[in-house]
Amino acid sequence: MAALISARLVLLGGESLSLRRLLPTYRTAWLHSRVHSSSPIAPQPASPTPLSLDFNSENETRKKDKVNKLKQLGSSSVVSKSNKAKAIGINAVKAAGTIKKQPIIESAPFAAKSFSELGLPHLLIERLEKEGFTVPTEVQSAAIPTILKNHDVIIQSYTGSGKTLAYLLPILSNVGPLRNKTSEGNSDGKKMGIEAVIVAPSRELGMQIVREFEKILGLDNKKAVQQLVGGANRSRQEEALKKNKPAIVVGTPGRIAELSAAGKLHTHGCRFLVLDEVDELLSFNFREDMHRILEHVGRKPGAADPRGQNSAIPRRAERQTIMVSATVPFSVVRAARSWGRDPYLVQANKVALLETVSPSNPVNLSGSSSPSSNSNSTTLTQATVESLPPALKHYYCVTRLQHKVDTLRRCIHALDAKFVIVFMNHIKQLKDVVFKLEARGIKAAELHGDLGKLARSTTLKKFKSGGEVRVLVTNELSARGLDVAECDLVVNLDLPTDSIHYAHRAGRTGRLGRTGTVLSICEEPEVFVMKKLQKQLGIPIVCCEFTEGKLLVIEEEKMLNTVR
Ligand SMILES: Nc1ncnc2c1ncn2[C@@H]1O[C@H](COP(=O)(O)OP(=O)(O)OP(=O)(O)O)[C@@H](O)[C@H]1O
Repeated sequence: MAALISARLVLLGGESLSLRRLLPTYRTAWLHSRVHSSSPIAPQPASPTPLSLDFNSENETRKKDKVNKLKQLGSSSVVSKSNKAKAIGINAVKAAGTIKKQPIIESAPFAAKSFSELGLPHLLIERLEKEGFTVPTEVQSAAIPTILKNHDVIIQSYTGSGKTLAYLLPILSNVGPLRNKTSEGNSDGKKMGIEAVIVAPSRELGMQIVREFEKILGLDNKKAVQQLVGGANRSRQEEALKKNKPAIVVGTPGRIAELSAAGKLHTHGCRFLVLDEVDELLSFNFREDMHRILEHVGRKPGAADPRGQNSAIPRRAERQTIMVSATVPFSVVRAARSWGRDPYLVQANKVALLETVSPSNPVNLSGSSSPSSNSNSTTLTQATVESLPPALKHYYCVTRLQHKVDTLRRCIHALDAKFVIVFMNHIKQLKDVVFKLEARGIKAAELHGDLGKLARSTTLKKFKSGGEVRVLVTNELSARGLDVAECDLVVNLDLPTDSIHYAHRAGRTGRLGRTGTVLSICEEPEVFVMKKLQKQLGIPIVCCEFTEGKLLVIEEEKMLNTVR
């Protein structure tokens, strides 16, 4: 226990960037060395103007429309989240007002009322309407026009804010059967070879992205996208590639790199490379596969390096690179600068040239010329800033190890939670918790990497459909990207190793403006970890206990307050 606590002390002791260097799964030295070698001589882009991006700056009008727009989204919980978003939007308006002082911040249509305002092709708009997508989210409003202008981007916005459609829609505008007919390519959309490669760190996330593409493409066109995830039958994937000639492939780094190395996947002519959960993909675990992907996708054989054949700098690809995550450590910013062509940082209500982002010079959201003069300024050195949905409620509860499952049971009943995701760190103990919950009459199931692919997808299906599985007990496998809209409670039965892991776990609830609760169940000596997380994430995490079927907040001076 002492060792565990001291390990956490070290892990939580610094800012996120240095923190991640300490973790074996986040060692990015290979990446840094590549980046350092190129950045000093990378061409300095000219400061863009709103006109250069062709963004219109009608933010003031749009701000008024925003309340209506949010009403269209339907639920009262969405409105409450979006009220917060509205406040942020007002800041953006102020920023736009002082844009001359600070040209790095772009004015963008942050509150588009419909997808058609964003320059998407007619066929795509029709499909979106059929699937019930009428109003873009803030990050979609900012990202779609930027990507359509051919800029490389990092898309950073909180979990569940719709980042997948933010890159999927501009890709489908240019690639495949729904694209703008003036875009490059043949009219059947299938003869151009692979035009977009989307990489995700897990099989589950890869499959989820494929389903999102299929949903928008519709039944008739769904063969335009092909999944290439690990764990699935490789020869079947190869056959499908040959037979269907998809325009888009979505997969895990290992399988994409494997097929590419075997000459079964030709991506040299590719126009888009998306790294979804980019900070995870650039971790030590994936370094070899990612190296191959970054070197090959969009690199036409024999294409000359514009900076000269003898340059020591790796050649830049012709592709457009899109990097996505709720958490963006500075290592990712450096990587994007190195690989990207004048890349932009796109957030829910701001678009800035990445050149202007540095760990020591924070991006100043207010538009003031002096970052230090503004309390709203933020910096990407804190990778978890603005990574969590504002509507989430965070609690922690102190108990003994042997009472953790009982506390979990009482929490589920107190909140009457219907879709619960419980995170643990060790698979063996995870099975034990499932057993204990079942023994207490709560339907539970385990989900982790040791299960076969069939068991994994069956469990996930049972959980998503509701009824059969109420509590999904899982590990880090499910922390990234898993989208179960109804998930109303996330529980950390073991504490996450750092604020980045906390953010991704917590983000499984409160998706797209819904309400959600996150409870961390810890032992007394771990309370300092909760305080540290609170500080790093910039959110209140309230101490609570469960008594007589209610969640009771414990005030500093041990006063008890009923909140439910
Ligand atoms: N404009 C929209 N209108 C309605 N629903 C949307 C819209 N955009 C996205 N969604 C839905 O919102 C949910 C969350 O989106 P998505 O998974 O892309 O979030 P995310 O920001 O990528 O989250 P994470 O960081 O956890 O991966 C999905 O079910 C998606 O279909």
